[in-house]
Amino acid sequence: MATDVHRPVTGTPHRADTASQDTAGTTDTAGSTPTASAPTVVRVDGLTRAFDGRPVIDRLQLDIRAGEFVALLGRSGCGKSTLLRILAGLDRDIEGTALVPRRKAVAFQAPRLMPWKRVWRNVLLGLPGKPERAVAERALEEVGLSHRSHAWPKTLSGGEAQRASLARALVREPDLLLLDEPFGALDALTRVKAQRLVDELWQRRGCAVLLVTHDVEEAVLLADRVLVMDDGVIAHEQRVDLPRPRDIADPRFAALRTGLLERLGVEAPSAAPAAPSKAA
Ligand SMILES: Nc1ncnc2c1ncn2[C@@H]1O[C@H](COP(=O)(O)OP(=O)(O)OP(=O)(O)O)[C@@H](O)[C@H]1O
Repeated sequence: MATDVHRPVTGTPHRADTASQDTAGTTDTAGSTPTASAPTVVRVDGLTRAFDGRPVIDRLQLDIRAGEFVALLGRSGCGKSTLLRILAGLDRDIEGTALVPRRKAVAFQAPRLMPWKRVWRNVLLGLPGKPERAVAERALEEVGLSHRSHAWPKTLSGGEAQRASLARALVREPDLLLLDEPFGALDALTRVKAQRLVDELWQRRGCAVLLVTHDVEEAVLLADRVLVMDDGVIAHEQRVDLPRPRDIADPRFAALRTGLLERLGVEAPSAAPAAPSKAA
């Protein structure tokens, strides 16, 4: 797998490296997830990003394995999107190193579709060469949007637009899929459907995923490993070894959710008090 190395712009800028750099991870702790022995596809070492002299990311370390689903939580403004943008190659003003696969794709909360291009053309946007429409159609079929292929973006519902954005990411055949709050603007029902879709796509495609989210439940529902970012570093990491599809009613699910909420400094809602007995 070809890789890109993001280094400081003053150092060796963004050069392509060979598959030999995809070494098996040595720094990650061994776990019982299926990906524990997979090679490392993302290796972040001593990564620092400052704005106006203030480091938002501060000597951060992170490894992600091939096929691993990682969710990134953290309070608003702690630097989650900044990290994702760096991994996507959209921000190179860094210190330290970020090694990422060459084949990567990103989907944001706003689907960012070009309004003057039909859906299928949006899906192919930015792909090298002259890809055939069939390439877009296959990806649209995968996300259940074939019937809207010829539509204009402004006629899509929020959930449809998000699926078009996912299709645009999938045609890149990514080894790493970066998702920045992709479900944040969706209503509750559409959000559940979109989460299921991402779960299915990930299981089918087998790519690594880094999902930035504010939603602890979503993180536990989808991820093999949940990271909590704070003070510019990964302050906490939680493996999720529950079988899929995950059941939010499972007490183990609830325990993980509560633990993560505590880590985030949010008090978990307490159980509703029992209804008074009529006999009393
Ligand atoms: N281009 C920029 N110039 C100056 N400051 C920036 C820039 N981009 C991000 N920041 C600052 O860096 C910090 C981290 O921003 P970032 O968007 O990464 O946070 P986040 O954790 O994704 O937040 P949220 O959860 O609210 O989306 C914030 O204080 C933000 O204001």
